[in-house]
Amino acid sequence: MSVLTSNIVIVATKNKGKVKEFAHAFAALGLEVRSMFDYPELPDIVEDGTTFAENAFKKAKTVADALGVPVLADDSGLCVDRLDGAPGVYSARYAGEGATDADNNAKLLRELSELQLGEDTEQPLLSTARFVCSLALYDPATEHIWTAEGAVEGWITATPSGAGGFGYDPLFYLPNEQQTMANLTIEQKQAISHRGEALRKLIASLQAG
Ligand SMILES: O=P(O)(O)OP(=O)(O)OP(=O)(O)OC[C@H]1O[C@@H](n2cnc3c(O)ncnc32)[C@H](O)[C@@H]1O
Ligand SMILES: [Mg+2]
Repeated sequence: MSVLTSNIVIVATKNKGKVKEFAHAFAALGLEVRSMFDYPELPDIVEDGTTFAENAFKKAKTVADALGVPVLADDSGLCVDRLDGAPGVYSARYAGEGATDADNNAKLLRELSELQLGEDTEQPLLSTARFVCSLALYDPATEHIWTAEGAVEGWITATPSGAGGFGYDPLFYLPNEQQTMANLTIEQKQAISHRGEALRKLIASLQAG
């Protein structure tokens, strides 16, 4: 992984849940993670792309250009089929600017339960859905960009469960595991998640040179 010349990986994120997952994954490679919390002087980045890939690139490039070193960024979200792919790239601010995970989860359940009014039976599983993660690593010295994407399929459950993970994890039911993403350990989540898949692909392409 010649692009990473030190044992530090800078991730352009202000999401503590992502920081924890990246720190865990990179520790296995002997690498230490720094995030935007370590660089408070950097300005906020406006995530105005129409795709996860566009936003990931913008976050990585903005921070890499400011710091002058390679930077990794993650743009991710939840796409719900019965909501035509929403909240998608708006996942972090689904319930409005500054929304908490609890606000966003409440809004998602509200939108899906409204769709169920008028239907005969109450279903515990409200819609098929997928988590998507786009990663971008940008090197300002060479202007080279490495990208990778991962996804995981599941269902939105009407009954939130679990205290692990972050964001929409308590609402994301995995049929194979028969539990929500928030009930998995960090290792289990990494093995099946959108972020875990994207990261394995990215690392493989960095190791390939
Ligand atoms: O942009 P940064 O600073 O990285 O942090 P963010 O939370 O704003 O991240 P995004 O813009 O990528 O928005 C993604 C949102 O999608 C949700 N999300 C992404 N990955 C998730 C995961 O693994 N589990 C649960 N929810 C997730 C969660 O609500 C995130 O806030
Ligand atoms: Mg964001």
